[in-house]
Amino acid sequence: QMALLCVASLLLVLSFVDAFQYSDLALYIDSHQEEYVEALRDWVAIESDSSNILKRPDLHRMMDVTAEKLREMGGNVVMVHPWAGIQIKLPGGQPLALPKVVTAHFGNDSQKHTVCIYGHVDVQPAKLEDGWRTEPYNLTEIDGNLYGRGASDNKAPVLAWIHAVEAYQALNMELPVNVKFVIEGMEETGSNGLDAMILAQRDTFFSDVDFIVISDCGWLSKRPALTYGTRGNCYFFAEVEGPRQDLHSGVYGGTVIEPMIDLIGILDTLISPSGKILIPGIREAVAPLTDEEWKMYQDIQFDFDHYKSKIGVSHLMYNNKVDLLAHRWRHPTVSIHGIEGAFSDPGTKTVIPAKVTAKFSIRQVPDMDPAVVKKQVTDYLHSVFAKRKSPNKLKVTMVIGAKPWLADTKHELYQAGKAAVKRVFNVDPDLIREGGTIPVARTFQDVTGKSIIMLPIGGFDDGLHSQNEKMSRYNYIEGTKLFIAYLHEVAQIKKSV
Ligand SMILES: C[C@H](N)C(=O)N[C@@H](Cc1c[nH]cn1)C(=O)O
Repeated sequence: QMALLCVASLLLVLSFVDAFQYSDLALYIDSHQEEYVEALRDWVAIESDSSNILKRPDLHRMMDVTAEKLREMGGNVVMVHPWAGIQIKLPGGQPLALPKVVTAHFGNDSQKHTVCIYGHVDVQPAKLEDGWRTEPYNLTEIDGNLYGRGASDNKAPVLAWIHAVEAYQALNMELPVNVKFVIEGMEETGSNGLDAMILAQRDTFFSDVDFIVISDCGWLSKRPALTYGTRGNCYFFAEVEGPRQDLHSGVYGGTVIEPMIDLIGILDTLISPSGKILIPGIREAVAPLTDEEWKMYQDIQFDFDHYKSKIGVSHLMYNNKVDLLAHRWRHPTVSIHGIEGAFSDPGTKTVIPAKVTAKFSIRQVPDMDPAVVKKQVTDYLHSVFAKRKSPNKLKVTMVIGAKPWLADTKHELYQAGKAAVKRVFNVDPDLIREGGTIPVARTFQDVTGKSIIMLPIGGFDDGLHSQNEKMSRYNYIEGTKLFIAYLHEVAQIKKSV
């Protein structure tokens, strides 16, 4: 009885010490939040748009700033050259360098787990004239929301992880796990070169990594969430080339077979108005929805009307929660993004473009395989094009082939996630999937063999990739606390010998 009493008191003392440490850390975070907002302001100010070659110097600077920050904190930082693969050349002929990947290491205690945090600091393009209410690269706080390109995707989450480590350091508290960082600058264009870098470092940097944590996604509602799946993405260019040069539509219209009309014609055969993908073989590859999934989706909190009003539409493709979530997370979709060479300025230019290139992507889900999808799409478009008997030339290229990722929610990483969310927000998290793509997630899993969790801190209405992207101050600051709590919870996972 005495022994039992001793164990019970020890447990009580331990839980007190633990709670005490968390509240110290949380207090530290609260009292440093202005600094964190300033740090985010500095990062957002760097136009690290990876899709724009003219912004490449800014992207390199962003990587340097990230490395410098981790170095100042005492991290063992190495900037790694990703493998370039196909070398992109600038108009002058000089090669366009990929940004270096920042790797860093804090702690080297073999008794502790090693957690690798992955994030990215490149962003999607943004211009005020796209319809932003504030300058996209000037972080602006309105009603507790921090507006700026990259605020949520993915600069604040990366900074929040950095602040979490900094808080332990500032309070002279030992980090409960060893922490490694892999921060890249090409995520928004498909993580070029990163797969090869991970493969090359599998037996060095990644050899002692136990778990990988990614915070590059958002919640589904106001309730915090843990993410266990992402869709992949196959991104295509379809180029139709005809006359030697652009032509006057009055002079030549009606006599030439227009590349744009061919292109629109074949694009229209990709997907039906009700969202049915028409490319043979794609729908057949989709893993069927299980009863367990159906049940999980039923239990998720989701406000249909808010979803519609937030994006400004009156109707959606599906009118029940399960179908809607399933089509957002675990079914493929075709999106047409743009046509290069097409006239898109204001005004009424009357030209027939000589060469037009459509950009479209197909989000991937289990059990689709990008290599198979590449062939299916290429063969299909060529067969549809052949039926038009056009003299123009069609070229189809797949420029991104990112696989989907799916985790086992029964893994201890998810139990740790639930405990951390409970501690910080006092609720149970939703278990959700992400419709977007984190190209490297599947590579991490396949190459390192380690388990991954996605621990989002972004809000459901952050407007990623869109006008007026934002991160709420609440999510940024409470998210930093969540990461602190998560490191503690992961440390409790029994270390296998
Ligand atoms: C989910 C993540 N924050 C994200 O937005 N990823 C991009 C990555 C991508 C995919 N194809 C090209 N880039 C996305 O899902 O669009």
